[in-house]
Amino acid sequence: MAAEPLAQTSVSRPHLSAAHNMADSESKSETGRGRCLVSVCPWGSSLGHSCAPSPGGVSINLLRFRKPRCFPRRKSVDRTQFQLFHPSLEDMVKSEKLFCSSPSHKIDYYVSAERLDHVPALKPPEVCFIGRSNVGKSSLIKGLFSLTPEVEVRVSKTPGHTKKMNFFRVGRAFTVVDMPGYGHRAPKDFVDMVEPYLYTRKNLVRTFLLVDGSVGVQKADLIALEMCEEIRRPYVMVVTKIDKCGSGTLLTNLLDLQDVVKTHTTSCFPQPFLLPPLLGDLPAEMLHYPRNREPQVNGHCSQLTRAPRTSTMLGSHASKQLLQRLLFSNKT
Ligand SMILES: Nc1nc2c(ncn2[C@@H]2O[C@H](COP(=O)(O)OP(=O)(O)OP(=O)(O)O)[C@@H](O)[C@H]2O)c(=O)[nH]1
Ligand SMILES: [Mg+2]
Repeated sequence: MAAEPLAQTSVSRPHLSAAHNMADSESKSETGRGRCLVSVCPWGSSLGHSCAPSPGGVSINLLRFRKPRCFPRRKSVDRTQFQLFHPSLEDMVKSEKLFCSSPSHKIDYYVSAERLDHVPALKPPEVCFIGRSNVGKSSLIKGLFSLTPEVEVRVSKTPGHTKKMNFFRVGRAFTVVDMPGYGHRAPKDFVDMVEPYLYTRKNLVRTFLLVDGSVGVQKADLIALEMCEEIRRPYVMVVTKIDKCGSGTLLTNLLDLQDVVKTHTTSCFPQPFLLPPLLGDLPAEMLHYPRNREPQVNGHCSQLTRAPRTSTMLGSHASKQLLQRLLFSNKT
């Protein structure tokens, strides 16, 4: 699927019609499902959508989010409470322990569901991962569960691989939900599956919205972002595949993203998270931690002390510094 960089932070009709062309033939054939661009536009003015019917009102998976009228509105998120996320090594080791399975803290795959009413109510808080198909949602979750390889999370280079909402229990601490992607080869019932979950799931405490850093924020991402705003629960942007492009492209895409977050969001955590992480994001003590003093998690060496794979990801030191400044600019 061709990727189009975000030229402006606002979405105008030409953008939407360009996005229209990005849909694959499979999704274009689903005109009968009736969720067209027109039904997307009315639920957001904050991104400057100019609402007009698309030619022919063709329904496409890419833009098949719509405003559910019956879902309750929530209060805006108070972002003054948000602080820069810069955990200490101790905090990270503590959180890593959460992802180590033990008899008293079982991590397992729980259930897959095509509809919300197929999902039993679960008490623990839930976090879910949404984003375009192939952006890396399942890979991120697989990474989270890397200390419990018995928990199978399926990843594929073919877009549209995850077809259902997959629930993974992390003891009684929380539940992780891997969502199908929107856009290219999204499942037919994506809207009926994902939207009711996002709007009505009571114990959903955080949504992670993944964006492909090598292509930047796409129209479909803006629509998803606008939906997150509409839902008014805290959400976090995660930028994936930053290893797939040059530092110049990455900087441009991150600046665009930063701009969108600053100017068009009220519920989004101001700091985007990069994947794979940059060397510069890691605290110095992690990089020079003496091998014989590696923190132990259930008797194993902590992953946190392994040499970062991405040390040369951004060619020059200057780019790294610029990125750091850019990402932490909300500090000053
Ligand atoms: N280079 C690179 N590849 C990645 C990264 N994250 C994921 N991938 C690859 O991207 C492809 C898609 O990953 P998935 O995790 O299956 O993507 P998804 O978002 O779950 O996709 P759907 O289930 O189709 O919605 C796989 O081939 C991954 O190996 C990344 O950060 N960098
Ligand atoms: Mg997936």
